[in-house]
Amino acid sequence: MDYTLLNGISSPADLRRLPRTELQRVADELRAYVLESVSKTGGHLGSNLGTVELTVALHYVFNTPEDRLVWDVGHQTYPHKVLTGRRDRMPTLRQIGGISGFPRRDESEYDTFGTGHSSTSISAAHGMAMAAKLKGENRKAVAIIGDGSMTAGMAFEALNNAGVAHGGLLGDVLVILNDNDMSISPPVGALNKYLARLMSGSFYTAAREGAKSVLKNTPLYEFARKFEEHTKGMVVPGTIFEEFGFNYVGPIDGHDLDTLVPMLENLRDKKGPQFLHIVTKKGAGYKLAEADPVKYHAASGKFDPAVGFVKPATPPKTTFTQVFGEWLCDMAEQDERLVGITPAMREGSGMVEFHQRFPQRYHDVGIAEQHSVTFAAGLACEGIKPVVAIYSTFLQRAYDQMVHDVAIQNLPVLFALDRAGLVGADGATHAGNYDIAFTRCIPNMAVLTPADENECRQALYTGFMHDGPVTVRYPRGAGAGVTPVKAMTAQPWGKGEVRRKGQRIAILAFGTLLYPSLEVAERLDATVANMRFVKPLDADLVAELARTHDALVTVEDGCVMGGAGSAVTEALSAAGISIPVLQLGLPDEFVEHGDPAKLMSLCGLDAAGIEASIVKRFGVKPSVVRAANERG
Ligand SMILES: Cc1ncc(C[n+]2csc(CCOP(=O)(O)OP(=O)(O)O)c2C)c(N)n1
Ligand SMILES: CC(=O)[C@@H](O)[C@H](O)COP(=O)(O)O
Ligand SMILES: [Mg+2]
Repeated sequence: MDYTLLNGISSPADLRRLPRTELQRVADELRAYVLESVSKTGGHLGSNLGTVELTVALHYVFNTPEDRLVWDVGHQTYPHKVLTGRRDRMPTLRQIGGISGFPRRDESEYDTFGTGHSSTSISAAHGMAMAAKLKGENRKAVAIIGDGSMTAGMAFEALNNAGVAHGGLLGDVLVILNDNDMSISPPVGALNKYLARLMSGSFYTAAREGAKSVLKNTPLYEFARKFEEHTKGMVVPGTIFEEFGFNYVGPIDGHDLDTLVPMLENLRDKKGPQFLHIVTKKGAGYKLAEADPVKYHAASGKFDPAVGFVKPATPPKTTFTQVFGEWLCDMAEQDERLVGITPAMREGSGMVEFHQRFPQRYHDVGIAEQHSVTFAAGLACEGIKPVVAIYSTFLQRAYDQMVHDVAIQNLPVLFALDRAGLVGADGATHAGNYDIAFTRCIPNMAVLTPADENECRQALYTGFMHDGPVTVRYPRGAGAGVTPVKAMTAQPWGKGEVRRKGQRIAILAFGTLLYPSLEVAERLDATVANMRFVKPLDADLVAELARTHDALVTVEDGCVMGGAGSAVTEALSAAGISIPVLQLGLPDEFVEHGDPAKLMSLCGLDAAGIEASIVKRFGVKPSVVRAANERG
């Protein structure tokens, strides 16, 4: 493909200089470019291909960046990045030092709001629209949100707020619902059914009074006018979005620029809250992605567009996610009270098989993390044993529910926390750095940090058997490669184990960093404990290691502040023990996107980094440790 038109576009102003008749060619080139680019870097695919025409139309019609575009989740912003001067940086996408896979305010003035987590766009755009009113500025704020992201309570909280005037001020916010009838998995829930009903009665809605002025000059207008003549006297019901105070228009074809552009032009000139419902196809223009949007949601690496995603020649190592998925099925077979819950992450959380085998005990609740936790609490009240499979980063959404609905009532809910620690290419928005810190301070909550695949299986079992709330955290990808033992055995509650006996320095490892710690210990002749539990912490083991060593080193793949190392220093302080402690973990800064192993190395959390930190703090030779101790 030659990119004749694209080559001439280094900003939306260049796009706006083109005649409207050229826009389809721009869209075709852009789609081809995005596919080519993602095939070389990996990254989100289906959503980007599906929003090409929308992106072209938005930048063509609106005066960006003066008018604000807020992209929900932001996984569909590659076409936007290309049109806003970042085409030359697309080969660096999601790599260290490269551009992000999501919008970033520090990356471009066209990225008006940073995203990554879903369902924030309407709130943010409403804030921007209200700010424009308060500052007397005449500009539009546009939220572009998918049908999956629309399922979150937060999106409805925003509609509820944006649809009415505040002190006489009503923001000029346009919400564009990009309905491709897909989340990452097939969509779920009543809203999806409602949108499907709107679709089936699409011309019916288009004929509505409120929509007519917006449709003027569009091909739909004449149709709507005629339709109305035929339906005179009929009571036309409003959409739910109109009940929220929005002027609803749609559904229209989101790939048809001849409809999209005049529609947006009309909406641009209208005051107050507007709602445009467009229909698109996830993966549009790339047959393989259209046929299997779940698979083509994202590419994990390079691929040949002519062939599509292929299985690697050598089977990849078993991931923690797979270990969880297998455990869940095994446990469900043993205990019919088990119910598995996911907030819209069936594939990512390893629950496809569980869904197939136990459909009545599988709940995809949509992108609704808060609800997922309180729903689990309700189930637990009735003697069901819920397992909430959730990414560490997305659990942040449901903190109050963990505290108020689960922990205060001491309900037996098992949280299977995937993507704990750094996740790599998705970067800071998706990193699971904080869960140890924010879960361990909740009374009644137990926090388990398995070190490898087998430990993960046994920890999940241990947590499931416990009569109270438990989190079991494990990282993205594979671990040390320890094949899980099929038999499930409860781990001694709140107990760690010494894995290597050495001298002077004791490394207390939490989670998968046990393995690099063991490597380091060989070189420094240190003791290594696999702590297993952050809470209840094995305070006896901590005291014993402090008594028999000159210094302690804590190692974890979570943030140092408030993390497992802090739990150790609190235990030492409570016992009145004074000993030098080096706390290693993730720094007090957001770690950006990139190769996860390289990022861990940059954070000093690979074997070389752990060793270097110990040597730096306590001296090269173990004997120097005592001197450091004496110095305090
Ligand atoms: C709070 C939150 N939960 C879960 C996710 C993971 N996630 C990313 S995209 C996505 C599906 C979004 O569906 P939709 O908004 O319809 O966009 P589409 O992928 O169809 O383009 C999900 C569940 C997320 N980013 N944020
Ligand atoms: C955009 C988003 O939130 C998801 O698509 C996320 O990128 C999935 O991450 P995993 O690849 O770790 O499942
Ligand atoms: Mg969707």
